[in-house]
Amino acid sequence: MLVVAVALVDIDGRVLIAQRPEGKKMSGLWEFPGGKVEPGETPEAALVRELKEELDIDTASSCLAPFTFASHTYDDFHLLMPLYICRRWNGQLRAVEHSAVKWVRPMALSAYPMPPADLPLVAMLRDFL
Ligand SMILES: Nc1nc2c([nH]c(=O)n2[C@H]2C[C@H](O)[C@@H](COP(=O)(O)OP(=O)(O)OP(=O)(O)O)O2)c(=O)[nH]1
Ligand SMILES: [Mg+2]
Repeated sequence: MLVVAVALVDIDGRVLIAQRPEGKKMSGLWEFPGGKVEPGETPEAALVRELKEELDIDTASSCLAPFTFASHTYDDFHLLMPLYICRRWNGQLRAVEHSAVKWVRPMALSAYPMPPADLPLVAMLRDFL
């Protein structure tokens, strides 16, 4: 499964994480916004679409910088997840599909339970940001 995700980074260097809602797999865990790439879609277009659907913000492919990726085997599927960094978007961000969103300093990210695939990503953000 190909899923794209993004670390939104604000002026103060904090990263946005979003809490998966009840009824979804891994509900309650904190994740990077994003979702499945649809057939015929580029990863960047998928992320621009997901950011509108999930957070009601507008961004552009040119504002998405490839950072790293996760490759993780879950019980029922293998997840390949490119992670982008984005520092530029428009609109008032709000949680449309998540139960909460939070801006967190990179050093504090490890206090939030995240899916196992995300743990190496958090370590890289901590080092890079
Ligand atoms: N968005 C996102 N998904 C992640 C992360 N870590 C991780 O293991 N995943 C997994 C959880 C899901 O199995 C899959 C993404 O699924 P999703 O439910 O968010 O997909 P979606 O946004 O397209 O939502 P849906 O329309 O299928 O409900 O990737 C992460 O940091 N961000
Ligand atoms: Mg999603």
